[in-house]
Amino acid sequence: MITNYHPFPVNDNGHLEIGGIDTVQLAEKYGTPLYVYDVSIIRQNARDFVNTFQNLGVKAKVAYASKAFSSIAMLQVAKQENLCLDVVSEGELYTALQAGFPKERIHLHGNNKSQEEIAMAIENKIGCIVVDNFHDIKLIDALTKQNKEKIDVLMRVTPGVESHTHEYIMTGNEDSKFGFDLQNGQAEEAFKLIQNYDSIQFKGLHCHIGSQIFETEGFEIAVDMLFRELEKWKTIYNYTPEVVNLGGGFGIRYTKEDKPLPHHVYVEGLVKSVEKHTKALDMPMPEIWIEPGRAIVGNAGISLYTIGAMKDIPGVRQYISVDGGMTDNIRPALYQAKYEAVVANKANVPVSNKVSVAGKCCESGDMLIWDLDVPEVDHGDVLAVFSTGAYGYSMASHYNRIPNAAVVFVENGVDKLVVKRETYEDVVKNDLSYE
Ligand SMILES: Cc1ncc(COP(=O)(O)O)c(C=O)c1O
Ligand SMILES: N[C@@H](CCCC[NH3+])C(=O)O
Repeated sequence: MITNYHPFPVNDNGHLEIGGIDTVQLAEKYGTPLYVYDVSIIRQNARDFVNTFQNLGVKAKVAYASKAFSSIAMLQVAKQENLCLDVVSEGELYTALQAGFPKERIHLHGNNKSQEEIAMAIENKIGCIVVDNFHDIKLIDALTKQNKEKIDVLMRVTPGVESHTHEYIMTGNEDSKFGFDLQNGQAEEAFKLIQNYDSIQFKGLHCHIGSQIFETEGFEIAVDMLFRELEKWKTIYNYTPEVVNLGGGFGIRYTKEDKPLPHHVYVEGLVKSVEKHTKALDMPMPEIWIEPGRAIVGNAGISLYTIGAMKDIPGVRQYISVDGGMTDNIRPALYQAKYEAVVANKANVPVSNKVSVAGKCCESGDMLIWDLDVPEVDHGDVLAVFSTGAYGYSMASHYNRIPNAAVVFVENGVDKLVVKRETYEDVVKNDLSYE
């Protein structure tokens, strides 16, 4: 076992295993770089959230934020686990439809939804649209005027909470591109506007304060802010929400510095805060919806690379380069994100060296890990980076015309290719000649 948090055993050959399969064999069979997910961990994460609500007897929806990792196979697993689905674009919605995801369990987000996106959502009768701005409301009204059936809508608001996370992944603060502002009266204005539209069924409020959050305090403050507004709406408009959606953002462990709470603790914190307010205001308990992305897939995924060139700068550092990098994991370059890793074919060999792991892109910032402890490494060794299941594949790019890596699912000793590795033909497939 590597650690409690990276629950991947080492087999008799000294190789790291995932889901009962030797990672070195996976690297040989499918090539590298390779994303590998242990599906049983995805299922366990989903069940932790769903079961906690059930055990507390609270009506809830757990929507998987598919931006973290969207593919047909992944959305089929989400469907099997009875999750709902958060999509933020036509592409994510299209993937969900291709996966046969139940349409009524899909929720559409986005701070700049196009007319086509909203039309696609309405035509497919998805479960709900989360309106983010006045433009959304106008588009929905224009597209649903003739409809007999109402479309369920939540309103995303920015509660003015600054979560303790990287600036780029903080979203619930006042100066944010997302949602209606609670403080300056925008949310109330939107609420009044929506009441005029017969085709819109207003279900309640949504907020998302940020991502990779390790405490419940930020969520509790957000709930306080929502209910401060809801108290006003109850008094003035006699309104009580059917749904309160508190978004995602539940943190995971990338390195030993990260101390996430168990999933049930986040859920219990949210439920307690909402209960406190509904009791005080004598309101019925609304359904609580959440949207975890990273906490469903993050720790279930690892990335396998082959080690190639090495550069030793005596007294400075030793670089080892791998056959992927910022094209399959932009997070270190974008957020200075940190990861842990092991040499998968030498998983039991004591560490003796410090190296820094470089990607292969023509960019000095293309570094995956600084100062990693490893045993003696050779060209051809396989490096396994942990906790790469969220925002890796989904944020991949073709920089330097590098094809996207493949994705393999493993579960109970069986491996299955679920996203094919791109070919060079794929890379040039939309290029047209100018000759
Ligand atoms: C509206 C919304 N919901 C859910 C998520 C998922 O966040 P996470 O992957 O941190 O759970 C995000 C991304 O931060 C988001 O913007
Ligand atoms: N993509 C980001 C987080 C943003 C999530 C979406 N609002 C990450 O890798 O951490």
